[in-house]
Amino acid sequence: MSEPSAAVKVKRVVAGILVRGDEILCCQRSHNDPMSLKWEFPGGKIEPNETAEAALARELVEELNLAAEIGPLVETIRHSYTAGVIIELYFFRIDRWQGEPENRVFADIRWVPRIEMPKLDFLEADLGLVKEIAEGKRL
Ligand SMILES: Nc1nc2c([nH]c(=O)n2[C@H]2C[C@H](O)[C@@H](COP(=O)(O)OP(=O)(O)OP(=O)(O)O)O2)c(=O)[nH]1
Repeated sequence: MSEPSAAVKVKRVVAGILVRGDEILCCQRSHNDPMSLKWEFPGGKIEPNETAEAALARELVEELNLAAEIGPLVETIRHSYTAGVIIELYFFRIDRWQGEPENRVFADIRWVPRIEMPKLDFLEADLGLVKEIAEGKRL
């Protein structure tokens, strides 16, 4: 007997929206990553027994060498890129950190004015949120 629901895997992912005045930090996935060269917000998978906030704080150190204060949850989005795998994304706003973001893992990182964000080739799951940020409906 097949049990379809058991075949679906849920991957929980955190992402940080760093806000600097009118600009947002946008990061381009590296050449080696799946969905390479797409743009995203920094972050990654939540490890077992880790809170979303702790996962994001860890990822921001690993990816950007940034000690950041994790702000409020802005949005939760469920999306599937691959049959049988659902990504559950938690986006947090970040206004406070120490130092400057340092690119440790990305092809590129850029501070982008909100209105310019839709020009970047963002990951599919992020498109609605990016559009709303650009239109001034979010953040
Ligand atoms: N960090 C981040 N990930 C995002 C965003 N939007 C979005 O769909 N994702 C997806 C892309 C990936 O499928 C997943 C993040 O996982 P990841 O980058 O740590 O790992 P991965 O999938 O590249 O690698 P892996 O599972 O093969 O180990 O979430 C976003 O804005 N930021």
